[in-house]
Amino acid sequence: MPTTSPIAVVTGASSGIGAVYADRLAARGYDLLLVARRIERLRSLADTLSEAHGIQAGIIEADLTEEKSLVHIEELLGSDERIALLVNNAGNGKLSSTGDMSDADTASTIALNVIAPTRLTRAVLPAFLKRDAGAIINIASVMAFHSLPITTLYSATKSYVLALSRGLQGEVSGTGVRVQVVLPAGTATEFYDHAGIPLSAFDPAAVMTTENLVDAALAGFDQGEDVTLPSVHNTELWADYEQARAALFGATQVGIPAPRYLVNS
Ligand SMILES: NC(=O)C1=CN([C@@H]2O[C@H](COP(=O)(O)OP(=O)(O)OC[C@H]3O[C@@H](n4cnc5c(N)ncnc54)[C@H](OP(=O)(O)O)[C@@H]3O)[C@@H](O)[C@H]2O)C=CC1
Ligand SMILES: CC(=O)[C@H](N)C(=O)O
Repeated sequence: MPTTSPIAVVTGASSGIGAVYADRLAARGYDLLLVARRIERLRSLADTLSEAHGIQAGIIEADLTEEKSLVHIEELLGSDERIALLVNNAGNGKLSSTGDMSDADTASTIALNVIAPTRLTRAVLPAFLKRDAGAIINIASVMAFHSLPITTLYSATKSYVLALSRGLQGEVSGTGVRVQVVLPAGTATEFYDHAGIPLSAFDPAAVMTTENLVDAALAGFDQGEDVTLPSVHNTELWADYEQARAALFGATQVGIPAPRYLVNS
């Protein structure tokens, strides 16, 4: 039976963080559009959530690194007026140096972590702005502000997601549209099955459950946060970081080289 409930589109809903977002959003009364490649997993989740929460859940089999899939979802995002929330969650990352990473993995990580959320955001944003309502949740990572020799490319893609989100927050300021960026630290998901380093290699004390991660991220969303760091207890750390970043940027706006670089004058 057709409903008038708002729809949440969740990419990467077939496992991990995306699957828990799907569950929590269904519990909040959203109908769902679940996107990923593993269609059987999506079907099973959609059936479970429809039954448990009395919502409607559609599934889209899509490889978000492929043009055809992106175009299909872009068309939906731009045309279905019930779509009220986009969760750009699908992402991957091989943990290895850039030199050791294959060309295929390099291209896939950039396509999935950078191109896909950009394209889907650009597809949905005009409709949200027109309606003066809607929200985008972008799943970045704490690696957005930390690069290790084995996370170079992954960190670069997540820095992009953070910068994209921060810029978008400025663009939608004063409208009814929201953009939240979530920066998880290590979370117990299948991410590590594909990353080349197993989850068991990490300190269990530093790894969050997927449920805790998503519940905290949604609590941050409910509190109106633009940037949510679920594992950071001391909120002053982010405030200090932002203050230092803004001060550094301000200090660049002087138009003359710093004295230490005036070596020949
Ligand atoms: N786990 C962690 O420690 C952290 C994770 N994150 C981020 O969280 C997000 C979710 O990852 P997480 O839940 O941990 O990992 P999972 O591997 O459990 O989930 C990744 C999801 O992305 C989907 N996906 C992967 N490749 C594609 C593709 N080409 N096209 C469409 N969908 C795809 C997968 O579905 P399918 O294979 O069926 O296509 C799956 O649903 C990612 O952006 C990740 O970078 C951030 C910080 C920490
Ligand atoms: C690469 C990692 O360490 C992890 N997935 C994260 O994003 O923090």
